[in-house]
Amino acid sequence: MQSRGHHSPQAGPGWVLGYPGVPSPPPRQEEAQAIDQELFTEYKFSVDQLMELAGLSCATAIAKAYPPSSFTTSQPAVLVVCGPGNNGGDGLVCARHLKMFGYQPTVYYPKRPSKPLFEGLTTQCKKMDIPFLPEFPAEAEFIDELYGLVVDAIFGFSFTGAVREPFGSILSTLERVTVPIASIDIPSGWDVEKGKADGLQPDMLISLTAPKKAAMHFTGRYHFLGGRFVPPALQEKYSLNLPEYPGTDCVLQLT
Ligand SMILES: NC(=O)C1=CN([C@@H]2O[C@H](COP(=O)(O)OP(=O)(O)OC[C@H]3O[C@@H](n4cnc5c(N)ncnc54)[C@H](O)[C@@H]3O)[C@@H](O)[C@H]2O)[C@H](O)CC1
Ligand SMILES: [K+]
Repeated sequence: MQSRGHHSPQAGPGWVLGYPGVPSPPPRQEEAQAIDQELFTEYKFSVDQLMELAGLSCATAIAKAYPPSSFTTSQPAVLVVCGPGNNGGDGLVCARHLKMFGYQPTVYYPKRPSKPLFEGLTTQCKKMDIPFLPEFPAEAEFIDELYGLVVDAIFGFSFTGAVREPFGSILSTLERVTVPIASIDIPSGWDVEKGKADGLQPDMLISLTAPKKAAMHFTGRYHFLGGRFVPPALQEKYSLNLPEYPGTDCVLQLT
């Protein structure tokens, strides 16, 4: 396994000194989108396939960092907040697997695309008795009382510009909750490359495929890598220099 914090100029990007676990230089926003597109167009994966693996990675990483026994709430209750794109789809898959793992997820999904993929994932969750909240709790304290963890599946690598409603209000509430937040791929509201110093500061980040540039600004306790589905030729083309996953695991803890 490649050692953390080691920079090897000959062996491609290597690792960023002082920020263990993040390949250097991590993919920029356009690169992350290009890798994603190439997986679909050249490598013939379907979105459903990759989303299933991404969401499973997220639930697995969460189960490693926050086992049900670590919850102080009466049940391992998790609020999963889903956005309008594929990051939101990852959240729905994650919620379904969390339920399988013994958690009590509740989903908030205010903007639902009318596409079979998202409709199917929503039905699957409902058939698993996962409740969908009709409204977002206005008070952060209410979230703190009811849930032991929040999963942020609002925006991923296609987020740009100023946050539009209803997500602006949702994010400002989430910035005030005190229970841990686990962000899928990128903390929502962050610039994909520069981060956001006064934005959401999650306790956990699950980077998918490869950590994005903004991951260098992550200061929470747990950084996991998931989405173990990038074929070696694609890893080489984009010099991803990904670390080795342990054994058959679908996630790797970076920090
Ligand atoms: N290859 C992989 O690693 C995989 C990653 N997956 C996940 O997909 C997201 C990226 O998904 P995408 O659909 O491209 O975009 P987003 O989910 O990030 O969001 C797009 C969505 O958000 C809206 N939007 C954009 N900016 C704003 C804004 N400022 N205010 C409000 N709304 C905004 C936009 O209109 C779209 O509706 C990646 O991060 C991973 O999480 C896949 O699961 C497959 C494999
Ligand atoms: K996110």
